[in-house]
Amino acid sequence: MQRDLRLHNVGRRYGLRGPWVLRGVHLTVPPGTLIRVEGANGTGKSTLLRLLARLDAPSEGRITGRPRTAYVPERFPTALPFTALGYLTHLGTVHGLSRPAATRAAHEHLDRFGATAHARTPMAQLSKGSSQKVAVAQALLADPELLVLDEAWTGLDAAARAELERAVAERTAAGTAVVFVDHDPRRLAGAPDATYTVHAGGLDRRTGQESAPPTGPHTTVVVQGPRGAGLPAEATRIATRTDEPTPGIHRLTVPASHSDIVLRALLTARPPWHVVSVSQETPDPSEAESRR
Ligand SMILES: Nc1ncnc2c1ncn2[C@@H]1O[C@H](COP(=O)(O)OP(=O)(O)OP(=O)(O)O)[C@@H](O)[C@H]1O
Repeated sequence: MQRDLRLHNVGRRYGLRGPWVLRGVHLTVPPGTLIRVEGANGTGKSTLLRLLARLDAPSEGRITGRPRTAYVPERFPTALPFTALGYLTHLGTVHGLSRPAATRAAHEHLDRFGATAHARTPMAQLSKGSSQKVAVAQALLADPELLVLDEAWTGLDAAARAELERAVAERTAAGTAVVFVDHDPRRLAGAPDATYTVHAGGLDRRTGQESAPPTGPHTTVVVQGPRGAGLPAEATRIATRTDEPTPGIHRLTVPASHSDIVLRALLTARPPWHVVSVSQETPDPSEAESRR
């Protein structure tokens, strides 16, 4: 199966004579890549994401590739005749798990996002944030090859927001492609492989900014791996500096705000890396001086 999802000269408009929302869009989404989509309100970001998730068909052009896809919409339908646990368990069985395994997975995901207390609440009675947690849980439970997140962080509390960032890092490290829209420019800052702006019906690839390292404190991570092994791509992309003081021992300097993502990438690599130490970098006195 072709896992790369590709848009070939895709256009989308609503209705036969509606204005074109997107036109002439070419995009490839390879496995393991993290892609940010941005743009002003109403430019067509959600339209693009629904095409990628294959929930909508293009009005012209072609989409090829059929990765197993999960989607978190901007507004999750809550009028479903299930409790949160019942819904996730049901989905787990749809994805091929036995009932006990699906129940276990549902509990794990609710717990991960701090929603255990709402496990037996009917979906229709969940708060906006809690139903968003179920929306995120249902997508992760599907073990997708492509994860499409349309403002999935909106309404989540701080702990769940951080957990979703970690889940994205884990997933991309494991080979899942993730495409996301979020109005907060700090969301996964520095992590995307590519950022596209939807503008005037087309996609502009933003260049140069993905590599701009986030400012602020840094963390030094020392890891040991198999001789000659390369560090996971996710880790090297985020690190502002890497060296190998002794063969097999690598030292990475990473923005403290991204150290979780880097550690996940290292620990979920196959084979996993052994983390020798993690320390806050002592600020360079001359830099502190120059900031005065
Ligand atoms: N189902 C629909 N029927 C008709 N028009 C639609 C439909 N969905 C979207 N549109 C129109 O397509 C255009 C793009 O909408 P879309 O929701 O994709 O934008 P967006 O960039 O995601 O916006 P926002 O940032 O506000 O979420 C808008 O003009 C919108 O009115």
